Amino acid sequence: MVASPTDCVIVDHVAKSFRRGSEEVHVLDELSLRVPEGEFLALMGPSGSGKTTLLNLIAGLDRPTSGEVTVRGEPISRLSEGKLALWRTRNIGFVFQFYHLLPVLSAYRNVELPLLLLPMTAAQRRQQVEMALNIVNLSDRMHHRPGQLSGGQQQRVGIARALVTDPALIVADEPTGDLDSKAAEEILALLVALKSSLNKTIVMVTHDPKAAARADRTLHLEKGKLVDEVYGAHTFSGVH
Ligand SMILES: Nc1ncnc2c1ncn2[C@@H]1O[C@H](COP(=O)(O)OP(=O)(O)OP(=O)(O)O)[C@@H](O)[C@H]1O
Repeated sequence: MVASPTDCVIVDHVAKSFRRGSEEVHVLDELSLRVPEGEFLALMGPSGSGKTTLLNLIAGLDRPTSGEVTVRGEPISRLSEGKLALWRTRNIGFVFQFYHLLPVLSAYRNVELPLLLLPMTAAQRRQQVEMALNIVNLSDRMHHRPGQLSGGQQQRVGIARALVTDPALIVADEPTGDLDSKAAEEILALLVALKSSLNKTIVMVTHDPKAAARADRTLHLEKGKLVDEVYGAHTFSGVH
């Protein structure tokens, strides 16, 4: 696949299988897609179709069995474990369904965590954390612990933590899956704002068609393959 300067992510003929006992489970099958810089992409599909597996490959949490994942020009599948871990910290923001916040730490300390892996002074960290909490509109709750916050607020802390290293790419696995519809709508509006105002590229796995409708584009996975994609009311086949 020929890279374009506007591609943030290129997934090129990626296959992924897992060994389960003596059985080989083929989860992704020769899958290719591109995500341009600044796109908000939704991935949908039935349970077990391979959405989280694909997201993990794009985020460098796992490696393909064959094929290549390139993010902002870096083919990540060949990086050593140590280099890949540092690459993830600098380049990817992670948002999870159940927030994954540490309950004993304040919102401020939770957001600061990814920065502790980078060579930064305390003053630089403070500036970044305050900026991220400001973006998600939680500056007034920075000293609260997760248990003192609503689900929607906890997810906003999760998004601040994803933003704090200023990554180009944010991956979100069911970010609204644990929220009521009002809180979900606020989180989706925030993701749209990150894309529009900060030009973040976002790849979001979701089961919720309302959440997918807020993305620029939705791709559907079935049994490890992409099927027709939907742009608004129009459906196109074959081009991902
Ligand atoms: N580490 C692993 N070892 C073995 N099998 C795995 C592993 N990770 C995923 N799988 C299998 O790969 C398939 C796809 O899983 P994946 O989590 O990507 O699906 P999904 O589309 O995200 O599903 P859901 O919507 O239920 O979260 C499943 O059959 C799962 O059991």
